[in-house]
Amino acid sequence: MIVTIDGVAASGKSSVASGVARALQVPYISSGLLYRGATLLGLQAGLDLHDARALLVTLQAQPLRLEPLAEGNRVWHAEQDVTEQLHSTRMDRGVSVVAALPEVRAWVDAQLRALEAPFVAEGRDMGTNVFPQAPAKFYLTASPRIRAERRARERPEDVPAIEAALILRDQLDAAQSAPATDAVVIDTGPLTLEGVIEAILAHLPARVPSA
Ligand SMILES: Nc1ncnc2c1ncn2[C@@H]1O[C@H](COP(=O)(O)OP(=O)(O)O)[C@@H](O)[C@H]1O
Ligand SMILES: Nc1ccn([C@@H]2O[C@H](COP(=O)(O)OP(=O)(O)O)[C@@H](O)[C@H]2O)c(=O)n1
Repeated sequence: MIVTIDGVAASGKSSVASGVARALQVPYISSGLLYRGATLLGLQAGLDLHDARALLVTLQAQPLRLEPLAEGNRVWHAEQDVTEQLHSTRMDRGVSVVAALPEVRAWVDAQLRALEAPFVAEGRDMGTNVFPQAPAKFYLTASPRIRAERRARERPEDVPAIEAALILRDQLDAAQSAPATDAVVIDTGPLTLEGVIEAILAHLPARVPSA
């Protein structure tokens, strides 16, 4: 079984997916980390992030590997764990450029579809494009201000600056960020993190089928 949790930046996808996966005792997959990893490789190689061919050559030369651990996904580039380098405002600025490239999306989708179910997959288009057959789909929303206040706890920038950056990224990501028509949409604004996790678990069977 695959559970998909999509949503806009800082809506709570990773934290909620982690909690749901822990309750179901299955791994969770943060698809955004593969886009972030591709962006890091492009930046480190000094590439123009719009240059899909050069990015693919770099990705294929030394593939990125996503390691879905219960306590959080790790991203490896060859033998180096690059996860800690993937969450920054600079990375946020570049990743939407990379994620707009169809060739990079196809590369990420192939990595994701090679994973063995059951798992929880979070991102923007898990329930629409990558795993449309998933039997349980959720889409998280919250106002830009609420999302900025949450993210401000993790970043040095102030709330207004983070809010503006989130609104811009929402626009840049719009093409791949629509909820699936069969997704349960949850406004996480009024809910605690635990409340969102419980709301999702209430829609799921107590035990997840292995296939
Ligand atoms: N419903 C919620 N209420 C309060 N804080 C939340 C909620 N959901 C997530 N958070 C917090 O908001 C921040 C962003 O959540 P995260 O899971 O990283 O979002 P995303 O993966 O969508 O970017 C984290 O610090 C997380 O703990
Ligand atoms: N399935 C996905 C996941 C991420 N992305 C892109 O990757 C970026 C980073 O995704 P993320 O989930 O790590 O970002 P946050 O929502 O956690 O801020 C997003 O802003 C999108 O540009 C995507 O296009 N499709």
